[in-house]
Amino acid sequence: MSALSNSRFLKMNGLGNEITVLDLRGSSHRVTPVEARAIAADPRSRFDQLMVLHDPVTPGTDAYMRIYNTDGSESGACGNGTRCVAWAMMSDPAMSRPLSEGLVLETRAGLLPVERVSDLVFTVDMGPPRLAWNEIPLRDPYPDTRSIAVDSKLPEAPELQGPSAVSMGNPHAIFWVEDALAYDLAAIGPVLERDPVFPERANISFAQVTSPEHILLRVWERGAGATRACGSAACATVVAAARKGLTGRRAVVSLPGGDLVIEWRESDGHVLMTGPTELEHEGTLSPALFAGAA
Ligand SMILES: N[C@@H](CCC[C@H](N)C(=O)O)C(=O)O
Repeated sequence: MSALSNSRFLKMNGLGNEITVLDLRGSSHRVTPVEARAIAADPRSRFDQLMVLHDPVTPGTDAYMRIYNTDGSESGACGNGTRCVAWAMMSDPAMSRPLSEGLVLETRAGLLPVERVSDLVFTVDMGPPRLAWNEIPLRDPYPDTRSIAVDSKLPEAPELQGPSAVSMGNPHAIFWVEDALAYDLAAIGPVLERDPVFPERANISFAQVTSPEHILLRVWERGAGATRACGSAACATVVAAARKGLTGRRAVVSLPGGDLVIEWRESDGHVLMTGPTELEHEGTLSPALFAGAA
């Protein structure tokens, strides 16, 4: 029987980005890709990202998080999921501890301080963007990642060239477009996600700058497909837009699921993301899910 059988989970969302939260603090079990895919396959626990809490690693932090995509791959960052975890750790009766209005989470990409703005709204300090080609990472040594070249040839959308590349702890490519709604993400996304220029694949954004303070964004997520929102993509897009002089350092990013406020803070270069969370339901993982999963 899997160590995860009968584990309690929370099904949440951040702007419609489907998030399942699993609390494994106190356990040494590490979720396998097969187990992650099994949890994603059940409609009750379905997710774009599975956020798994482990005991803290760095002194002064509140929990270590592992982040899984629908396909079982792991990521270093998930902005919407981080807000959901913060809500769970502050407000869920079974998971919370006496907490002030802030906490610090850790992923393999670094520390994420979170502050509560109101009952359901949180600000996450997503840390500084990584802009060097080998930090993103890219295949080729670009001196300037504001515009890179992809290998993919897209006869249906030849204008999709010269994206910006940014890492927010996970790799993002941002294509600057006139109409973000015009693209068939399911057709184009998988090709660009696996373009050979991205050795670890990439999250693919289609960004329409509507004013110096506003961007319309649609995202094809690495390992998860088209989602209703992607927090780290919104952060990466505002950083890239500001670097190109398309927006200022603060902008509202409108995604299919709603709006995020993003600020690339001048004082320390960290990116702050503010947005809502929602609890949908809780449940327990059925042992039947893991029959045959290792
Ligand atoms: N939805 C997330 C980002 C999820 C991670 C991504 N698919 C990856 O593999 O890097 C967000 O809100 O940031």
